[in-house]
Amino acid sequence: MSETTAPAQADSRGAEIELRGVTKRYPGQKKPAVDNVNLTIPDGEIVMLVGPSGCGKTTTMRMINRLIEPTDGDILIGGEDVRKKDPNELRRHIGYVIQAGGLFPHMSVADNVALVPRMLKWPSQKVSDRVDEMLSLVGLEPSQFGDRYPRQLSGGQQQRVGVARALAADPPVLLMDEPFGAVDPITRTHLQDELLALQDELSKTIVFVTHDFDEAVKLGDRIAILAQGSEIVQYDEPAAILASPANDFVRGFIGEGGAMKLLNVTRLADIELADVVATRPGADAAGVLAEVSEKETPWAVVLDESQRPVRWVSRDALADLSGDIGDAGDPVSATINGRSTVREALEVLLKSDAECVPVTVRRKYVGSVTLATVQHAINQLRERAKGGGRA
Ligand SMILES: Nc1ncnc2c1ncn2[C@@H]1O[C@H](COP(=O)(O)OP(=O)(O)OP(=O)(O)O)[C@@H](O)[C@H]1O
Repeated sequence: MSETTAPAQADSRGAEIELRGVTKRYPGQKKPAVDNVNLTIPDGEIVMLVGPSGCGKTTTMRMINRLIEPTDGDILIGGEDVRKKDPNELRRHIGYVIQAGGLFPHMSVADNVALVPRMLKWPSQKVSDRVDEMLSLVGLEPSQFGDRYPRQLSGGQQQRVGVARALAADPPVLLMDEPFGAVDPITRTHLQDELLALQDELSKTIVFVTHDFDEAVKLGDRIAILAQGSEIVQYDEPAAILASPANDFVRGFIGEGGAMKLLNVTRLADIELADVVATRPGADAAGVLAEVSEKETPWAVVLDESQRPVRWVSRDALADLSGDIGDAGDPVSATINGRSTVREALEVLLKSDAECVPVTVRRKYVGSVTLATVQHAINQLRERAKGGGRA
């Protein structure tokens, strides 16, 4: 079942969640399902819990909203001990989304979304405005979908309603237990993109359980890789885990293609770009040739007066010139934005058969990327991760 819960005041952002020595022993079980877990989930971040079946992910998550009571340890949300709160009241402040949305089948879509605001006794106009707002937020036209029943929706639509319901009372914390596990891969990708877009706006603290490491890499600000008993084998940013897996267990989760996945989560703005001479049409060719000779690449990039890259001029072309560069050289055929990932840059390099692609931020040149830049970036990310820094 999916349930939503509401915060004390409207428009809340996130809240830090802290698990201290949290243990859960189920009656009749020899080993604890969750054994002495210590984990801090920073305010406003998405933390992914990944681990094999039965390792205790769901139990860990459900102790946060007290659907399961811990045997031992403390759980704090925004510094407050969850056990000091009435469980129903607590759950109104914590959105909860499960696989397939967990909607109430006998209630319309609008009534499902309105559930917690009504429990909180919001005035009816405010409730109906909020329902419309939430449905629109998750891409469902309220007039078209509000009166339908869950069985009249596709799996992806039901999942969207589940998210709308969880967010309706604006809780600072959202718990998501394999929410996108039951939809096809294309819908899943859409839902993931929507969640990221929503999170850009809302900055909730989100705990998200998944079996899928690629989903964890895509969505997570951090990933906790769990073994039996919810033992935290590694807890770090996706790039750091990809660059430097703690052990073979983590390597097993990453699976094939770790280096490509690393390129997927690393932005050009975060790596060292190639040291290419940048110049202007009015520059003296002999002077630029001298500079180019000292650098690692045999060209200069020519920028216009707005700092946009317009042409490449090679060392050989420079050697043939006297006076200004003028309009010598070849036009820049492709540029790439600094927000793009290194993987996207690699695609551009391979597709455009350019040896070097200028990188721009707000259309201004900031550096260039070559195959050597990509290789160097991977090495650096690995070194940084091994050194304990953030990759
Ligand atoms: N109510 C219960 N009574 C006894 N044992 C339980 C109960 N619920 C869960 N367990 C056991 O606790 C362990 C952790 O279960 P949990 O559902 O938290 O794992 P999980 O990592 O979420 O698994 P999955 O990925 O398969 O959903 C498992 O061994 C499970 O069998």
